[in-house]
Amino acid sequence: MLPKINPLNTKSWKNLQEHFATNDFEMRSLFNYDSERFSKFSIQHEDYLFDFSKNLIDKKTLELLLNLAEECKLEEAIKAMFSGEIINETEHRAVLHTALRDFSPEPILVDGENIKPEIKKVLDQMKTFSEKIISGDHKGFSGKEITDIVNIGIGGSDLGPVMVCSALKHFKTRLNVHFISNIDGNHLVETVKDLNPETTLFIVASKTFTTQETMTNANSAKDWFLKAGKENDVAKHFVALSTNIKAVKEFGIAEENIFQFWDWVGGRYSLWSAIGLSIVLFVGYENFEQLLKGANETDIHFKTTKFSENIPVIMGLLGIWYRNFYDAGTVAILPYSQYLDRFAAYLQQGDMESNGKCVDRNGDFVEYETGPVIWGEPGTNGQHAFYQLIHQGTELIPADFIAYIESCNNLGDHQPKLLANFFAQTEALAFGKTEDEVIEELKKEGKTEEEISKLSPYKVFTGDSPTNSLFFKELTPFSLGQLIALYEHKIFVQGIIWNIFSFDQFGVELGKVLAGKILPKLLDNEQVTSHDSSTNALVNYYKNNK
Ligand SMILES: O=P(O)(O)OC[C@H]1O[C@](O)(CO)[C@@H](O)[C@@H]1O
Repeated sequence: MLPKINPLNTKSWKNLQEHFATNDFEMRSLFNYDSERFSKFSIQHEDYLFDFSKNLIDKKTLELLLNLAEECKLEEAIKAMFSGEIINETEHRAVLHTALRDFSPEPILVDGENIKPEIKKVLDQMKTFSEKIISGDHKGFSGKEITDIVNIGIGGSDLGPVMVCSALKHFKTRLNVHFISNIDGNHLVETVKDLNPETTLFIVASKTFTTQETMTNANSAKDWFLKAGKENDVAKHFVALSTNIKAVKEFGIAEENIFQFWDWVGGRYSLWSAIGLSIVLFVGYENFEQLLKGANETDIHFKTTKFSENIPVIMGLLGIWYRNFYDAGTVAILPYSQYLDRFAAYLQQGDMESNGKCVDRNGDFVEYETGPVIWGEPGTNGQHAFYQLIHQGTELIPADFIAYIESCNNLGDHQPKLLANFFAQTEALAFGKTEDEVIEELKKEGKTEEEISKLSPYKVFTGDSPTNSLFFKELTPFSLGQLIALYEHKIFVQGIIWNIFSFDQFGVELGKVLAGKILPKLLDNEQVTSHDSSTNALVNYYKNNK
């Protein structure tokens, strides 16, 4: 059982409110006041640096936030998660994605059974299968080697593999990987357009094996395949990843082609499970194991390090500071690596499906803000799109910057130029440009007094936009595993403090149910009158004009 503490009733929350009301933090004065600020507010861990000095906090803020974590019994909650307690109470499940990457001999029990042997069995199955496909030993129905993998899944059965495969392109095997998620038929058509059914392997990835998008796409992919192959060739070209073995068999996929996982793996935390099969095929089993080991390194850090030096704990607490005291509604994720082009999209599900909740663990409506909107794009593209608003808009937008010292590809001076932008942006966001500096600059440009007074207000940057920097040595499967797990645990920390259940997702159900009710009405010629006037009109507009 998780603690059920309303954070508003803690002493630390009240202290933080008072601390917020009596301090007006400015980045310039924080840094001027303390020349040691960087060393006090940064952590060098393993091969990476976490710099959180460019935040609107002082020593006292951190102390109060750490007290809040203690008062909300974060330590007990971490223990409960790692030990397999039923912390997903609304679905009555343990939360053990961390067990999938734990290679230690210690048993982990669910309902009194050690789950480690089962995990190992599926990993071995993934290894053997991927080796057969990559080596070309496994042949398609016409005797040709498989060249292309198509993962059919959505949400957690898509976003994690998509993000990791994009991030680890540099480590690619000879296989190409594609993803179909959207029920919009254009996604499937455009994906299979240039593929050959003789050399294509489909992975149907669905925890429940009932998701409308995935089932529809899987059936259409099978139809596409059957234009070339026969029903008994399907076994060579379709495999499934699921917890619902019965439904997979009913779909027509043979038992030996099923890669199992378990209901203690949440969809958005499932890339470490059989859902990672497309990753294994794309980068090879050894690299997948490195990804798991990197995540496990973060797990050990998270569960054994005191909170004042614990990176995901500090990331989570800083998020609370901005969300609940500065009222910041969004968080930008800004990776300075093109390989992380899908990282923000992946975290949108990870964070927003986990912490987008308004009822607390006691069943009461929360009286404080919970999960923020997560968004972002890789730098430097974002700089030429939306950074204007972060620099000079009216919202405070905390941002995480992620970068790598080494590039996977040494191309001229691209990497120093990329990193110069990474350094410059956090500096500009923090310290801005004062009116005096602007006037000085305009004088140097030879502007008249009149021009200066007209222009200067527009050229001032207030600064004081908070950022974290995560600076890794290089992008490898191991460091990517470390990074993803940092965010998973940050999300966990925030869910505990907000006293919400982070591992269910009832909010996505209503739309699904209503779509199920509307669908049959789209297939006849009757005018629809049973909904509200807007929905009736939209449906009828479609029916009258199709
Ligand atoms: O893997 P499944 O069962 O097809 O579900 C896909 C996704 O749908 C959701 O249940 C809701 O969108 C996600 O949590 C999940 O990742």
